[in-house]
Amino acid sequence: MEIIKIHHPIDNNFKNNNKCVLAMGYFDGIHLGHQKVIEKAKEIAIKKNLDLAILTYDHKPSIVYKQISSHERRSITLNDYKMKLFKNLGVKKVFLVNYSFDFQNQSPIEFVNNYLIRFNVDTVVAGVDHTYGSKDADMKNMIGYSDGRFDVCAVDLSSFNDKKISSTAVRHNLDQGDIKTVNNLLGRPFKTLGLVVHGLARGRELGYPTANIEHSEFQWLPSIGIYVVNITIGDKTYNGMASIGRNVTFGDKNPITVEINILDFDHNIYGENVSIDWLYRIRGEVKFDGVDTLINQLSMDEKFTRDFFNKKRG
Ligand SMILES: Cc1cc2nc3c(=O)[nH]c(=O)nc-3n(C[C@H](O)[C@H](O)[C@H](O)COP(=O)(O)O)c2cc1C
Ligand SMILES: Nc1ncnc2c1ncn2[C@@H]1O[C@H](COP(=O)(O)OP(=O)(O)O)[C@@H](O)[C@H]1O
Repeated sequence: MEIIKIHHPIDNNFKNNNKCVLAMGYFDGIHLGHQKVIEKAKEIAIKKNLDLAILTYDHKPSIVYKQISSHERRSITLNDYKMKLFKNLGVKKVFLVNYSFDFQNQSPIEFVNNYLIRFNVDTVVAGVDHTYGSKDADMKNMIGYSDGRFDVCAVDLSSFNDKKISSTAVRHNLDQGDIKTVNNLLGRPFKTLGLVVHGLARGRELGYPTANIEHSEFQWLPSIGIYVVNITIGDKTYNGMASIGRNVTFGDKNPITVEINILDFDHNIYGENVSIDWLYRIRGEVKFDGVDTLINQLSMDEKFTRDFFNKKRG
C-alpha cells in the first residue's frame, strides 16, 4: 500500500496515473460504519478492475475549527495503526492530506478540481453525512460538482442495536469503560500500541509484576478500571489483566498508568513495543486499606481473567 502525503496547495503537476475508486473520511476508529464505506468502494473497485484508494487526513479536522481540549485531541486509531487497517481492507493507495485552514477554506468545487480530479477518481464513496470542507460540501451536492466526470456513491449509515455507529459513540463507550460495546461497534477488539517502561517495581513485591505501558498522548484509552486483555509481544500473544488507574491504594495524587500482569509469564520485557487488545471490563479501581486486601482482590481478578479465557475457549 502506498501512502502519499499531501500539503495544501497540492502541486499543480500532481497526477495519479491509475484511475481509482476513492473512499473519503477521517475514519477515526475504522468502526463497522467506516468498514461498510470502504467495503462498498472495494466492491466497485473490484467490479471495475480499478485501484481502491482512500482520502484521509493527518489529524482531526476539528482542530482547524475551534480550540479543543487535549482529551478531545486524542484518536481511537492513531495513524500508523489506521494505515495497517486500511492495508488489511485491501487499500492500494492512501492520499494523506494535511488538514489546514487553507485546505478547508477551498470551495467545494475547488476541492473537487484540485484533489479528486487529480486523484483520477472513477467513483467517490463516503457516508451520506460526510462533508469535505465548508458549507454545501456534502455528498448530495457532490453529484453536481462532479458534472459527469465521476460517479458518486453515498453509503447509508450503519447502526448497532438501533443506534447509529459513530466515532463519537465509540469514544463515549471508551469513556464509560464499556469495552464490550466498543468492540461490537468496531467489529474487532479495541487495540492500542505502547512501550514497556519501568514503574516503581512494586508489582513484583505484590506477587503480581505489571508491565507499565507508555502510550502516545494522542491515544484515546478506556476509562480508569480493571480489564481483561491480550498483549502481543513480537509475534506471541498472551492473556493478561490490566489496570488503568492511579494506584489509589498507594496515594491519591499518582499519575494515571496502564499496567498489565501477564498470566503464566516470567520474563523481562522492558523496552518491548507491545500491542494490547482490550477485551472486557472487570471492575472499577478501588482504594484498599492495605496491601493484603489489594493482593486478595488481584487473585480474584486473576480467577475472573482465567475463567474469561477458559469460557472463550470452551
Ligand atoms: C489486575 C490489576 C488490578 C489492580 N487493581 C488495583 C486497584 O483496585 N487499586 C489500586 O490501588 N491498584 C490496583 N492495581 C495496581 C497496583 O497497585 C499496581 O499494579 C502496583 O502498585 C504496581 O505498580 P508498579 O508497576 O509501579 O510497581 C491493579 C493492578 C492490576 C494488574
Ligand atoms: N507475568 C508478568 N507480567 C508482567 N511483567 C512481568 C511478568 N513477569 C516478569 N515481568 C517483568 O517485570 C516487570 C514488572 O515488574 P514490576 O515489579 O511491576 O516493575 P515495574 O514497576 O518496573 O513495572 C515487567 O516490565 C516485565 O519486564
